[in-house]
Amino acid sequence: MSGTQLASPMPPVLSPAPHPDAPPALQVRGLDKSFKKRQVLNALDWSVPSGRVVGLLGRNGAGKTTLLRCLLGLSPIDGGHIDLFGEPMLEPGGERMHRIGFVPQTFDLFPWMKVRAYLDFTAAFYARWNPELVERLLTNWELDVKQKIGELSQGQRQKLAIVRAIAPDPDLLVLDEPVASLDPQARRAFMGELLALMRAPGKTVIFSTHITADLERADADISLLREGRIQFTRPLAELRARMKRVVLTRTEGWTQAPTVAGALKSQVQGEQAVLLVEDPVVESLHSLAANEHAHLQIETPTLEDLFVELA
Ligand SMILES: Nc1ncnc2c1ncn2[C@@H]1O[C@H](COP(=O)(O)OP(=O)(O)OP(=O)(O)O)[C@@H](O)[C@H]1O
Repeated sequence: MSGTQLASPMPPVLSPAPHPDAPPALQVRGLDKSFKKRQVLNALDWSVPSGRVVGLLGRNGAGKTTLLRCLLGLSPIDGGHIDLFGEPMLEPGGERMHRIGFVPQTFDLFPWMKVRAYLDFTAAFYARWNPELVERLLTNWELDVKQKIGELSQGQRQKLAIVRAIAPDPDLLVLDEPVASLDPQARRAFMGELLALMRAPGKTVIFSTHITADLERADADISLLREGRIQFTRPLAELRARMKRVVLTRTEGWTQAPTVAGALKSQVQGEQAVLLVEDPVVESLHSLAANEHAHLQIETPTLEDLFVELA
């Protein structure tokens, strides 16, 4: 593990401030969801203010896809309340769904259709549709409109799914692992473009991922899904500023990690006690190190390190 921060490959774009009276884009209270006896979401609460970009982070199987599908009415819920734009989400369809774009994890619909025909067909269902944007993205992302969807690679399909989701100019864009099939270079260019498009007043983006570099690029708020609940939602910069990795090293080693205020996790690795500490009090750590005859290092963990520790 390294204490160096990952350099941000592109300058973060600041979110425009939401209108003070705007309801949250999403408000979830007490959401329960089980598959047979397996409870995936457990009294989950989550609020996403309008105008934010939020990365939903969680391990494989944590329930990210399930949560996103429940939010959009694509999977029935067992209990709880979901409000979208300040009104209850009851079922998919209707006026409000015109304001929501969704990019599923896999896109395998209409394999026989050509890209152009598919987009024309889809446009007919929407009140708003931005043909100039569609043309620009098709060119930039090198999608051949004459190709059949079934003949596209996974990455190309994902791009098409995103074009289709953004073209109606949605106020809320929900993406389930949007760039999982793209190579790192394409991911970087793509996230930059996507976020530039959606960084507009009142536009909200929620995307699930376990690729932490994508969250760094997006300078997103991070929501961590674990044990069926959203454990926290915090701006990435705040997480970075507050969470420190504290390493205490001494030759005789440790039987157990010392007690440190704000420690969220601790472990002993040979001569080292390694702790993840929220808002560490630096003077107290120096005193502790002196008393224990230990060498003290305080590091800023990378987001990936944080994810490994917390998720
Ligand atoms: N249709 C289903 N029937 C039964 N179990 C399901 C179904 N869909 C999901 N699950 C279970 O719910 C849990 C959460 O799955 P989900 O796909 O939501 O996780 P995830 O966080 O999106 O995972 P990943 O990062 O691997 O995509 C898993 O244990 C999965 O097996």
